[in-house]
Amino acid sequence: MHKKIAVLPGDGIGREIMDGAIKVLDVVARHFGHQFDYEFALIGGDAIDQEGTPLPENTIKVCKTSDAVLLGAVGGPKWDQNPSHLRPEKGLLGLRKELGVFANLRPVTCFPDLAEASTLKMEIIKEVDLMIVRELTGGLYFGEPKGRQNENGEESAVDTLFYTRREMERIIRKAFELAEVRRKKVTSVDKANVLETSKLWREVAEEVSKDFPEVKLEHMLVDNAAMQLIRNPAQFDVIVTENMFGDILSDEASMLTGSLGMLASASLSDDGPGLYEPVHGSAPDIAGQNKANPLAMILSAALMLKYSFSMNQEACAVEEAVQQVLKGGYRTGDIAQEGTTILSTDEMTQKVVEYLET
Ligand SMILES: NC(=O)C1=CN([C@@H]2O[C@H](COP(=O)(O)OP(=O)(O)OC[C@H]3O[C@@H](n4cnc5c(N)ncnc54)[C@H](O)[C@@H]3O)[C@@H](O)[C@H]2O)C=CC1
Ligand SMILES: CC(C)CC(=O)C(=O)O
Ligand SMILES: [Mg+2]
Repeated sequence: MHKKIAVLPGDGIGREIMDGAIKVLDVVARHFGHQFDYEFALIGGDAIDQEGTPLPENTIKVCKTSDAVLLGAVGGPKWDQNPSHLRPEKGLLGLRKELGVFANLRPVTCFPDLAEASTLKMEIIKEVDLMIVRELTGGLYFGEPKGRQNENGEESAVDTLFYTRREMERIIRKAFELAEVRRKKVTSVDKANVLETSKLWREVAEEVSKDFPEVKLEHMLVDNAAMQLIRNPAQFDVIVTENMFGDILSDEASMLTGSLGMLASASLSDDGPGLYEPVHGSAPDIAGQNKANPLAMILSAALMLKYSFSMNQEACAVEEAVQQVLKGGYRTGDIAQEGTTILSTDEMTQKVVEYLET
């Protein structure tokens, strides 16, 4: 197959880990007889510096004319004091909206060889296999009004949590479709004891569930969900939730796998190209040091193979190579354990490539 992939490395460790994903995809292409053409484009702080905007028109065009989009990460202290329209994160939110990728899938699976690096006991995490389905193009990050005011010397700020029934329905339906071919359980996470949006969310979840009689639906308040993820993560199959709750819960859930540097994601629309990015950010504290864990980015590329190109065998080969590297005792600093070999970002990529080639 011949595929065009838009590549947006972004800022900080985004550039370092993207290099790893491309090297791995090149091996996949060679081995399985595909051709992947990459078109690079600017986003985030890099785009602000070069083009004066976090999401240049050309980047949108490159993404929309590609079969899939790979993104590293955006942001960093250099741009933290910028006005909100010139923040790198604005570019990422804008791209998600432009592509209509409302469904953000964040699989959380236990890597047995990393169990010790997890914050929890092996008995608790070995059964972990859950999927966080996060609404990605609505909610608090997008709602209007949004902004700062100063009326008669009284400063204030506002963000708006707004969802239409249609936006809720399509993401909840996606969660049920996924659960149907998994362990048939959806946990809808909200704050229905306080928020109007959550009350409507619950109603919609109940309605959608009628179309999936084999899937069990449970509702859970988000504060309890944050606790249950640590207490007993194996109880979850598919978690569906709104944008900000999903953002926070997925960073928490990453520690079940051992590190934020292990968690991949796929963002899907109804038709256009999917967007694939690690769950983590640009990690300014380790950027430029060749220390970042490239596995979340590499596993995001595997999700691209699976969801956008239907290359299941190829995706499995990448996931298997990652498993083998971990089994071989190779680690980046974030997942280091006693007796393991600590590798740089580039060396870790090279190990995955070696296992893929054997
Ligand atoms: N999707 C994106 O582009 C995202 C961007 N951000 C942006 O990134 C910048 C930094 O945000 P933070 O809150 O520090 O979150 P972060 O996710 O960048 O880093 C949090 C912690 O995890 C570590 N970490 C993250 N990825 C890692 C990896 N692959 N290997 C090893 N360690 C890793 C970092 O070193 C840091 O200690 C901010 O500007 C933020 O807005 C944050 C989250 C997502
Ligand atoms: C710009 C942020 C919303 C990015 C983020 O933290 C995420 O998508 O996980
Ligand atoms: Mg996040």
